[in-house]
Amino acid sequence: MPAKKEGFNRVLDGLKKRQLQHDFKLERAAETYEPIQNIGSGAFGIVCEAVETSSDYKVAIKKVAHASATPTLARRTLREIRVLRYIDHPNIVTLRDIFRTQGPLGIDVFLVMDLMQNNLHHIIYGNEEPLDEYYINQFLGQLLRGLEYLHVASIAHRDLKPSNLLVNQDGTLRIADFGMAKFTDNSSKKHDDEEHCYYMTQHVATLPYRAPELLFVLPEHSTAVDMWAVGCIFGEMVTRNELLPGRSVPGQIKMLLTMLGHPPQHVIDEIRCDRTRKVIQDYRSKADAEWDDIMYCKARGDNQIVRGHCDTIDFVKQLFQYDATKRISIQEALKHPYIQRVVEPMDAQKKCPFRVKRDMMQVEDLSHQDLVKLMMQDVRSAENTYNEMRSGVCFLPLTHTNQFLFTTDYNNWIAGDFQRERKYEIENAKYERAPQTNGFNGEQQLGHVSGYKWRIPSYCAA
Ligand SMILES: Nc1ncnc2c1ncn2[C@@H]1O[C@H](COP(=O)(O)OP(=O)(O)OP(=O)(O)O)[C@@H](O)[C@H]1O
Repeated sequence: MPAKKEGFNRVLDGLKKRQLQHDFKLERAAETYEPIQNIGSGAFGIVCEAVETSSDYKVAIKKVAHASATPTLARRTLREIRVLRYIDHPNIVTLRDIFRTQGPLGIDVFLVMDLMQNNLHHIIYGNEEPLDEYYINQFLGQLLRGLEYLHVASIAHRDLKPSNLLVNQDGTLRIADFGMAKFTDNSSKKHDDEEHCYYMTQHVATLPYRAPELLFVLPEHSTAVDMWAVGCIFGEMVTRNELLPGRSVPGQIKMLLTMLGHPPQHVIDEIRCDRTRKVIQDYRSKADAEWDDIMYCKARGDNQIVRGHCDTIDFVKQLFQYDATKRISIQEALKHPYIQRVVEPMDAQKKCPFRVKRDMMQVEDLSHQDLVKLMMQDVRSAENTYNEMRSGVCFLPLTHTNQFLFTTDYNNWIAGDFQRERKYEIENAKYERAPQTNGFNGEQQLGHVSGYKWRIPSYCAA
């Protein structure tokens, strides 16, 4: 490499390091985590790769800067904490820890997650060739599985897009970024207006995935908004292009009308915004979407996924229903002949814990002050959890036989949940009295223990 270029790269590396140190001043948590490099940023957070120094375990830390400064930021942060803290699902990102620091404009909140290697946006566009059909179906199946878990609990993600779908080298897909997630049975006018403003102005990046009910300002938003986004993401995986690439709200509306035709009259009648209604009524567009053409990918040649496959076209059509009540639901999608044909059958999955639903219900309708109070409480409770684990205040019975205990040196005990592979949930457990187990041996599993009391983070306690 020429010396000049080398020198320039060194300067750039130095700058990046300084930026990282500036963005991720972790204060007390610097004892636990060491930031390595910046890996992503969005409208609300910056994310770095870090290492948990005690275990060398790689994590991702998302910083929401001055999370308490505005109601939108506080609500987003609270939602993300509340959706993720009790959820344990193979297709939803795992939250490991939460902490906060005092920033110049209020508190900065840090969410520590399992590190994922990539996101679907990079996977789609990182290669000249379009994604193999096998992977498209694998990703689609996992996305639907994660959504089923959320939608059954009436939680809508509302910001699905390829960059929010994280992917590991082994092909595991996990849904991330729950700042827009909402319990959908509990819509509030006040809050909808605030959010509408946000949707219409700031969050232009998500326009291509935005369902008509958000775009046209229809009164009801339900989990159906995510199904529309599933259609957009599926189409993007197939065609290697955004299916509905609008760059402004009016542009996006016209894009829908051009590609998909006019919405039915009863949908137009429900539009709250006069200007939007007029734009739609005055716009001349073709009658019906030509799905064969929309889902066509030149690079695939004759090997088209959609062309001529009646069940695929039917699946896509059902995802792109203007009327949210007619759009295919997650349960119907999982039973659809296309999905049955291409996605391996899966066992029934366990339900999202009720407390997630309850916690999410609480988030809506709160004033800025209350949002900040709850957010502080939630962050603090997680911080306390870790302090409790260290100081030994919180005791809960360990009763399930799938939980186990092992030690590295007979002083440092670790308990975990074998079935769910979540060791950290009940990390650093200390026993109250010696357990009657099958004997133990260094780092090996001790066998089943039950009926003993272990220190478990209060937010994971059953
Ligand atoms: N656990 C993780 N592992 C690896 N990368 C991650 C992880 N979480 C987030 N990222 C990366 O960081 C980026 C920004 O994260 P995220 O989407 O949560 O931020 P945001 O500000 O809420 O974004 P948005 O603008 O979409 O609302 C993501 O697109 C993703 O690529």
